[in-house]
Amino acid sequence: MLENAKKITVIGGGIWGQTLANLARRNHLAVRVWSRHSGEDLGNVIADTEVIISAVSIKGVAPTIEKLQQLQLNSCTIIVTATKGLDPITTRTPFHLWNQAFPDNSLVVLSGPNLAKEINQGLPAATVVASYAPKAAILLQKLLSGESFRVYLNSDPLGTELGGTLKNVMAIASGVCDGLQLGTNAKSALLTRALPEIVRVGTCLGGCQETFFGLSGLGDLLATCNSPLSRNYQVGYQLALGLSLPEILAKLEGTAEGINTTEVLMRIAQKKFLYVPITCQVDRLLRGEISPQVAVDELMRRDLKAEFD
Ligand SMILES: NC(=O)C1=CN([C@@H]2O[C@H](COP(=O)(O)OP(=O)(O)OC[C@H]3O[C@@H](n4cnc5c(N)ncnc54)[C@H](OP(=O)(O)O)[C@@H]3O)[C@@H](O)[C@H]2O)C=CC1
Ligand SMILES: O=C(CO)COP(=O)(O)O
Repeated sequence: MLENAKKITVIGGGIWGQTLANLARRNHLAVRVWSRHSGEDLGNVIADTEVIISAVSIKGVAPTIEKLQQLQLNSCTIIVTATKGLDPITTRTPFHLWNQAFPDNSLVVLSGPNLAKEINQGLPAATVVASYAPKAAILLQKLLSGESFRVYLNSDPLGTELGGTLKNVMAIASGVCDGLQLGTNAKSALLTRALPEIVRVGTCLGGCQETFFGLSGLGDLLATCNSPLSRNYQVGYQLALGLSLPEILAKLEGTAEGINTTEVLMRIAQKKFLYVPITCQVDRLLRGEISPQVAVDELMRRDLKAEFD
């Protein structure tokens, strides 16, 4: 049996946690999913676990880490983080939070163009596992790869994680673009200008430039900005149709991480003097300060500039 039937615990019973658990089960691995609502003792669940996959949303990362710290995790346990968000208190990424809490454990980031609903239908998809611990990444690659899920290795966990996180802001902008029916030229311009904005922020926060042109960067940007299955895209699309943010969130299935990410990213950009024009308009829109059309007008009216500078 694959890799001596490693025992895996997925923390987080949301759609992404369930999807990752299903991928591992397809490979005949012993998988348990732990959720706050499952009524099981987390200590018992992880007792003989060799791999923990955290698939909670960003607001669940700090509480999950706190719970695990009380359980004296074995330092041989590999921790995988699949969250796409920025911590609202520290502004740090989940990789940083996990690394700070468990410096002796191998840590792997999993991120890519991975709309859970498509993966659950068995449609082909690819993702990235990135780590400073190559053996842990290779193990994860073997554990999760299958006929319809292709897993690539990468040695830049921060860049891999930031690509998946920052594109959520752009997915909101992209939903606005489609909701306002601005056309294919506008959408192409938006996505193409979104990438250097992501690279500017992502490299400043420690990611390698090359990573943002890969699956977890450009790949996830294209997937999320073009699919009505994306919750972040849906937020932008429905704002463009005239719904208010509370009305949208009341009906949205699951988490749209881009809302919190936009707010945190604006704080980072102001502190580090980063030019983030698209994020800035998304932020003002989410705060209810401007309408979707004004956000577009303001982006178009900026000072003219060179394409690459
Ligand atoms: N859906 C997708 O297609 C993909 C999602 N992701 C990312 O994975 C993460 C989870 O997404 P998804 O499953 O879709 O989200 P859901 O909204 O479906 O699930 C949210 C998850 O976060 C957990 N959670 C929320 N608040 C807390 C808290 N305070 N303490 C502990 N746990 C908490 C929930 O735990 P519980 O189960 O205990 O309620 C649940 O598992 C997000 O960061 C998302 O960006 C990444 C790739 C694809
Ligand atoms: O990250 C995702 C696809 O890769 C999921 O996107 P949403 O969180 O916007 O649904």
